[in-house]
Amino acid sequence: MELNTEKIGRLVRELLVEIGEDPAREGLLDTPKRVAKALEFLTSGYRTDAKELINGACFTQETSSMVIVKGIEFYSMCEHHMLPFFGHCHIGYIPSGTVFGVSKLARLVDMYARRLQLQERLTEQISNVVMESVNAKGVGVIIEARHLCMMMRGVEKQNSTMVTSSVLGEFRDSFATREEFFSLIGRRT
Ligand SMILES: Nc1nc2c(ncn2[C@@H]2O[C@H](COP(=O)(O)OP(=O)(O)OP(=O)(O)O)[C@@H](O)[C@H]2O)c(=O)[nH]1
Ligand SMILES: [Zn+2]
Repeated sequence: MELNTEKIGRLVRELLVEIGEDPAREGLLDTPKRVAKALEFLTSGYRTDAKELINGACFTQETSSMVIVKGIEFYSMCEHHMLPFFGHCHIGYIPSGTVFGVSKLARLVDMYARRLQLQERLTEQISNVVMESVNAKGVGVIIEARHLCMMMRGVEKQNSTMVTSSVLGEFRDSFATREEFFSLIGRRT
């Protein structure tokens, strides 16, 4: 379903009036349209399908070595305040005959980040889609992020980072596998 950017623009104009602004002043004339366009991009994950996104870029490869892509930066918005949270996502998985085209892991992160999110849910959605898409033996996902709703308002803490992890399959069952993952992404358990 396409976004109705015209309607969103009208709502943004109303919002501007309610916060005491004059939507007719020069600097704000195109703002409703710009905000609608920005929101279309920032929520594009609702309109993206994981299968189409992966686009068949999974390759047969008999390996059972761990694959890690670390430091995938992302921007998302918290569902409580619609303010950004942003940081890095680290993904590790153990293939069972199929590997991802490496860029597709980053695309999956963006797909789920570009929605209204909880960091915990984002972490689990990524681990689940990686596990299911290539029938992996195990998956580990760690997200480290800073939430603007905790920084520019509310509790106003500037230096705290939220860390979430989701481990599935061998990453859950084997301490050694988890250790390998944590040490390869540069984290201590
Ligand atoms: N667990 C979790 N909490 C989040 C996330 N993003 C924002 N929050 C929190 O959601 C909570 C919403 O709490 P409320 O008390 O309903 O809202 P609030 O009055 O604006 O809370 P304050 O931020 O403490 O001012 C806050 O504690 C936020 O810090 C997230 O990704 N995960
Ligand atoms: Zn928030």
